[in-house]
Amino acid sequence: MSMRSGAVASLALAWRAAPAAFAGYVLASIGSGLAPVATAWLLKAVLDRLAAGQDGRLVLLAAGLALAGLTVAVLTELLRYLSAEVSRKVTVLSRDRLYAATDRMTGLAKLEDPAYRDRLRMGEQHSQSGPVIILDALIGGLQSALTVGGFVITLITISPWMAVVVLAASAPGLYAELQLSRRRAEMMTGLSPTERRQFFYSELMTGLEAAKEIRLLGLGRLLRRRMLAELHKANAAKRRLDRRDLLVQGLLAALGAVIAGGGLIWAIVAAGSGRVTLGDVAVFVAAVTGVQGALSLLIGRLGMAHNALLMFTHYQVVTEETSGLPVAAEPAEVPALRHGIEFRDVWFRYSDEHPWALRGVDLFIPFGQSLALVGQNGAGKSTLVKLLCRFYDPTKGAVLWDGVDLRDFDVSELRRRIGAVFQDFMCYELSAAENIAFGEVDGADELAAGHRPRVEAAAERAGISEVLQALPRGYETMLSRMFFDQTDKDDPATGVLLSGGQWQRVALARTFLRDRRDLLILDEPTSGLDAEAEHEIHQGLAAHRAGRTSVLISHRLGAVRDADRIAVLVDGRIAELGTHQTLVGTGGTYARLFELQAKGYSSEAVAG
Ligand SMILES: Nc1ncnc2c1ncn2[C@@H]1O[C@H](COP(=O)(O)OP(=O)(O)OP(=O)(O)O)[C@@H](O)[C@H]1O
Repeated sequence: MSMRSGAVASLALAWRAAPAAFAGYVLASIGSGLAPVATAWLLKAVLDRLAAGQDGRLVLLAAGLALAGLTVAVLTELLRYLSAEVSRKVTVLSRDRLYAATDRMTGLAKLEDPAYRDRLRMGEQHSQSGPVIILDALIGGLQSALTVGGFVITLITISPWMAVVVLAASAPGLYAELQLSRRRAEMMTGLSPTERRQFFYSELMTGLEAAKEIRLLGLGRLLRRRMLAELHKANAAKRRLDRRDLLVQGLLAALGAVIAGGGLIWAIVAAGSGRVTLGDVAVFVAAVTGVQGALSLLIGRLGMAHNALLMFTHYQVVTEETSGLPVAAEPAEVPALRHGIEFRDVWFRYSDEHPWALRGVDLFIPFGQSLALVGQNGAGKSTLVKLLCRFYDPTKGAVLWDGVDLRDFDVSELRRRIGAVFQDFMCYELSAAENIAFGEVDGADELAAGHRPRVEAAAERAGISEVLQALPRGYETMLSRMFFDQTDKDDPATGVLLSGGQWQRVALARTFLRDRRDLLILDEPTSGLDAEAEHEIHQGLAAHRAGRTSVLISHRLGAVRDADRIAVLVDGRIAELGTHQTLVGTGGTYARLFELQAKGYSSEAVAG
């Protein structure tokens, strides 16, 4: 994207966000750009009349001067307000676009790509202030250009070569600033991974998630050292550039001052010998100061804008990014599942650099049946389930829903037909009711806000209802330790933390709210539960699954024995497939693992 199209896009964004304030801002800028020139001309007219001893229209001119002063004062305030107003509205629109774009990102591969993550972070930073910086620079640029233009014309009437010299002296500054700001933007892009690591270490040190390990392992000092090393690296790069900036800008400022001083001497000498009038000297002084002031403002703003425009490219790329998954030109309607889901020679790897996670999986999950997936860590179980939800597309082969390739559907329609508990389920720092009601997005607000027999029924089924009811504010209790404002801080009822297993039950309850879905996916839904609770939940799940299509992943083979069929994954391939009875009978991997676990339990029983 070129600079020009970035500038146009920024202006279009501002116009879209706040047309009235934007128009007012442009008009006020034009007024305040011309006001200094008008003041200088009025001053010249007053001084020349005074020097010539004419007093005709003096009062009128003086009133004009006073009015110009008043206009400048009012416009300055108005500009400040309008700029802030445009800025607020632009921020809303640009952030809305950015988060709408991340929401559109239906696949996960792009979101996991570090280069994209950096771009997203820069786009996010930019969306907070970037568009406004660009806008201020462009409109401020217009204002400065009017001031400079007005004064240049003024200078030409007095002495054309003076106008040329003043302008020529400003050109290197403009060029140098543009060069520097390009370097600045390149540096920021280059520093992005450094800043990402800094952020990572800071989050680790202040967050709750790693608090236990950091303390037990004594990692605090190590992490602090690493964070500071990243910070020093970033600072060194910034310092190098700032020094360069200081040198270049310092020299240019000195050059400007020399030119202004020379001009002043010339004007005073010329006035002394009667070649120019007193009014001319006044205009000349105002012009030199005005041009230099406006140009240095323009240069500074252009520098910032150039930088912001380069960052804007990241914002634009992120907001224009497609879904990350190919979209069907005419998506087929997703039918209620009637026949079954088929993996047809599915090969998958997370990227070209990664090894194959699935290697030619052929598998049919018949409608109404439960399939259990078992296998060692890293065998590909979760990957298979992620392909079912179409978080990724197969690298080779296809996943078919009643014979239709998943890629032919609209992905959100497909997902509407699926309920799932993932291995890394979410704990939302919201109320208990909201945590469950999020399972049904269409009615989440109503479900959370009172009409909640369904929320409670889901909690009941997940065996967490009693715990939630007993919380200080029942289902309204925040499941968090974060406080939303100072007044809540001392209220012990504000937030509570649940245990790992309790959180897992809340996640299950959320999925139960989606229980009318065609396909239920349970990726280790009970790994955090105690043995008794696990047994109870699995019985409930088995009843719940009955007659429904489901995929269950579990390392506890006792939990999967009732599944209609069990598939054993080894290194991304289906190594065994059958009922518990047949697999135990064949004496393969499943039989061996089952025996191992059964032995464990029986020896525990003996020991107990
Ligand atoms: N997002 C990812 N990016 C790159 N590689 C991944 C990603 N997720 C998983 N993998 C790799 O894919 C392979 C299969 O992982 P998967 O999570 O499917 O295994 P699993 O059978 O569910 O294991 P576990 O029992 O540990 O949950 C592993 O080698 C893993 O390292």
